[in-house]
Amino acid sequence: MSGFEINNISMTFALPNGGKVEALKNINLNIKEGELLSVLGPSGCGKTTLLNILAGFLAQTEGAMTLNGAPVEGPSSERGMVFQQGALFEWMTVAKNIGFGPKMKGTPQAEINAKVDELLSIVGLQDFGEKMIYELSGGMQQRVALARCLANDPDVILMDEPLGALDALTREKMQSLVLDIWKKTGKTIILITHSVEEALLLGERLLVMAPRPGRVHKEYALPFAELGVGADLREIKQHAEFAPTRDEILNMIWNMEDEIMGRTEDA
Ligand SMILES: Nc1ncnc2c1ncn2[C@@H]1O[C@H](COP(=O)(O)OP(=O)(O)OP(=O)(O)O)[C@@H](O)[C@H]1O
Repeated sequence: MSGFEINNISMTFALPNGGKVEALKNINLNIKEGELLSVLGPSGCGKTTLLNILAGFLAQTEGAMTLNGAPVEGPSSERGMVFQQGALFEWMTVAKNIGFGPKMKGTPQAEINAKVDELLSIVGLQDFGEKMIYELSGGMQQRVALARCLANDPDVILMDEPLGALDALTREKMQSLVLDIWKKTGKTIILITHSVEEALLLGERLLVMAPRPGRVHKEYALPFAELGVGADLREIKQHAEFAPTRDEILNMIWNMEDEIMGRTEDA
């Protein structure tokens, strides 16, 4: 089948003191092609570990996983990653950053130029191709990171808290951009965030994970991402289901944090 098939994946880290951490235990997930999936959960529940396994940066200790029917055995350009901080090449122009992947693959320069122009326009940076990275704001740098990822034409875009370092207004604009890119490109997008509102807006499906061991605690199918494409996201937050779902998830995570910290109701 197309998309990710994740069968019984576990990841146990051995600690120097002889102990073990079950970062993930028995994860079973199918992520279909073109799906927009957000992942939330308290610190330490295994979100980044899961993303790193999907990216092929880490090998699970148990279980198996395929993407479009083929086993995932290491990193590949079919899976692109966008980090919280763009991890861009500071010494190159915006255009060179975006064109880096295709250049490494030996794509002819004229083709690279056309691709870069198209991507600059998709991420709203038409006039910035010749700027250096350090001349850009944080929000613009994340746009470049997205464009650079798209330049490799991955099947799947993995995002680890990509908007976490941005101010509220820029973050809102970037959320709209992620929805636009999802609709325009039909890519599978998997996004980790610490923001419940962001997970609601940027997930057709939302997974809430729980720690000790890291696992999927609850799954939601949500209408907001589809409604949010081309719309004002502040209006989407007024949807009758938005606030109750947000509060339910906040309580869920709050209770997990309490459990982790060993707090009780009357503490
Ligand atoms: N290389 C490692 N060696 C040992 N333990 C690790 C390693 N990487 C992660 N862990 C542990 O695995 C668990 C899950 O970590 P992970 O970073 O995946 O969680 P997370 O949900 O992404 O957390 P956060 O929201 O704080 O980024 C944690 O207890 C963490 O300490």
